[in-house]
Amino acid sequence: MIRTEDLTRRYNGTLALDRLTMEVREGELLALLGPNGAGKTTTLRLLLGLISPTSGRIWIAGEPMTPARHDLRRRIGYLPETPGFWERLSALQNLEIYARLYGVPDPRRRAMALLETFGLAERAREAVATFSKGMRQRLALARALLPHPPILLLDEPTAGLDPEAAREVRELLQRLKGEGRTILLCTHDLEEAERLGDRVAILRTRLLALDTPARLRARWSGAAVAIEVADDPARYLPVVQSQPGVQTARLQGARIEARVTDPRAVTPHLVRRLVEAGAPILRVTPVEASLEEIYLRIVRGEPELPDTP
Ligand SMILES: Nc1ncnc2c1ncn2[C@@H]1O[C@H](COP(=O)(O)OP(=O)(O)OP(=O)(O)O)[C@@H](O)[C@H]1O
Repeated sequence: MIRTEDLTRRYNGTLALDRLTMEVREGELLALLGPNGAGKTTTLRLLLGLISPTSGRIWIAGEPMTPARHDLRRRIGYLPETPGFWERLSALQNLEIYARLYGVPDPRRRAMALLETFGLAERAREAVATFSKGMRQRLALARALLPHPPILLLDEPTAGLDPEAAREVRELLQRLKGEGRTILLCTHDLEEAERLGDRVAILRTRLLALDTPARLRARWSGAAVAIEVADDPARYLPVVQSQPGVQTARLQGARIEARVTDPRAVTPHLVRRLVEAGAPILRVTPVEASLEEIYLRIVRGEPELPDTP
């Protein structure tokens, strides 16, 4: 649905985006992660045709995108990082004006329907200036949806919201995803990326990784098991370390954490060896690296594991 090839953008001397080649598939939610200044907003603005690439190409729904393609632009709903409104006008008036700009039929009805969907109907006639940040964000999402766009580009929709407001916005995103829209979601919230994203892209001027969270885990962290004993775990560390199939083992608080090549094959042997060594085992549990750990490894340029399945 969205495709880029060698997309590059410079601002004067600064390289903001370097040869980005990626695809967001139809109906997919792709979470775009990256440190500040990584080029995420630049990517969204290029996809929208708000700025031109220095080089490279973009296709939207199979058609080449350029700043002149207003017809393609209308198929994309955009939530900017800091959405602006006419502050003294009501939420309904704001949406109505945009609905008219977008040529949406029956603008008032469409605006009101969206305000209802987004839980803003009761405040529809109040000035946007009186809205909380969470309400503004919901209003901005409603605005992005006015022309029924099949594609959504969302720039940090939950940034700066309190946990409850952020959760409401996430639930809305989940709903939009359920409706089969294609969504590119920029976020700094790794849990949100993992919960909502079918795939995750990590950008730092260049695209460092793009895959499902599960595959990123397999590629950058491998499998690990944690062993808890009712004794000093340090006594059993050498046993774990000498077990074939254990790549590394270390003490993590009261547990031993071992990276293993294949947990199904290695864990039963490891447990037997520990029992033979007299270890009073309390628990053996699989350990999953958090997406945060994986993200940090990728952004710091650590290599993939050699034995990628
Ligand atoms: N209009 C501009 N003029 C000059 N440089 C710019 C402009 N817009 C962005 N840049 C630069 O391009 C690079 C990428 O910026 P961009 O805003 O795309 O990053 P980002 O990933 O969205 O960051 P953040 O997470 O902080 O929002 C940065 O070095 C930024 O300073």
